[in-house]
Amino acid sequence: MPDQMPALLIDSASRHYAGTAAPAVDGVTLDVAAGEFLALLGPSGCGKSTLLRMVAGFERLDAGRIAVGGRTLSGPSTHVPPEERRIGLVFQSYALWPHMTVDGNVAYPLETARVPKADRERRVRAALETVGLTGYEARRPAELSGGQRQRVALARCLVMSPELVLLDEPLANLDVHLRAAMEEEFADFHAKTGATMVYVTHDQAEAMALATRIAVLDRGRLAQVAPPRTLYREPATPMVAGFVGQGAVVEGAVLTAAAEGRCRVRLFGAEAVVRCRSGQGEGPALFCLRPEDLEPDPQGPITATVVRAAYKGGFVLVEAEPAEAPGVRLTLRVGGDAHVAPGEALRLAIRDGWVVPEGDGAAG
Ligand SMILES: Nc1ncnc2c1ncn2[C@@H]1O[C@H](COP(=O)(O)OP(=O)(O)OP(=O)(O)O)[C@@H](O)[C@H]1O
Repeated sequence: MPDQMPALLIDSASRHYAGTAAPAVDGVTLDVAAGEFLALLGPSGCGKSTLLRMVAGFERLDAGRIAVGGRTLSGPSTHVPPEERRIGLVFQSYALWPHMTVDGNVAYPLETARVPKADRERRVRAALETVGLTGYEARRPAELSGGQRQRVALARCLVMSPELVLLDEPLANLDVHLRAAMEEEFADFHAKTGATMVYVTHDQAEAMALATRIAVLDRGRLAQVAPPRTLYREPATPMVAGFVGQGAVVEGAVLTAAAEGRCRVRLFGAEAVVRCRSGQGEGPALFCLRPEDLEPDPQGPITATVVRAAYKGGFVLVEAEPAEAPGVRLTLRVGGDAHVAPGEALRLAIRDGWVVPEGDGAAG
């Protein structure tokens, strides 16, 4: 991160709900640069919403500190109320006023802030233009589609020129096609406004498509924060390897230690060369094998049995069980013209892979 002040700083933040066995958020440290689009990703219950609510000010911290633009908003002796945080919020339920027009909904926060009428009208116009809703000013929420309602919610957030925009699963209530269209709109919205955004989702494809960096939470702790490509290619923990992207996390052994980011390994009785961190030692290890790391090869050293084969248009996605490791499921793609059926034998070669580092450090 450059030495410029982060737009959002979360420092060792924790929150343990009374009567629960473990903290919902456990010592999370994270900074978000100005203009960055950070996705908070993780399975249900990992603490994403709690962390977002802590940043918004709806939830107090048990320990740690949160600062926006260098100003501490939550800390041991500080708690700035949500309405004084200059943070924009967009939730999956749009929370629009049903009796008000689009215009009225977008103008509402400006009225509450006593912004003069002329300024108000100008800002509402600009916000509606940004989200592509010019011409819809007089409609009520009931007369809009789900995607249009979500855009009104975006405009209402944008109109206040927030320093930071928090989005909590904003596409969760929309159907698949609308989600894809709205994904583009969010990317567009981000590019046009340059706002710093933190976007909560449990959908890794959405996080990959939108974010400049993704922070993965695992049971309240930060497992890894990294750009999408790094997260996919170099997962820092077995949980991240399994949660992000397709593929398998399998046991094997490192035979020769790292040289230039690669090491020789043994997997399913065969030797291969895979990527690893510098300093990777020899011995038993876990490996992340993505579909593109495996190749069907008649001369390949690994024998496997096809367990499932699904035609995906252009390729067949195959799940295969290595003879050396019953119960393990490898995923690979074979050409769309190939005939593959469950029960068939397959020979494989390992072209690449990643040694999943030991420990649960939150390295990037
Ligand atoms: N008000 C509360 N009181 C007690 N426990 C809570 C409360 N809110 C959340 N929790 C618990 O804290 C943990 C984290 O919840 P949180 O809603 O932050 O997760 P999440 O990652 O956003 O999940 P989801 O994707 O399902 O929304 C869960 O175990 C949840 O049951």
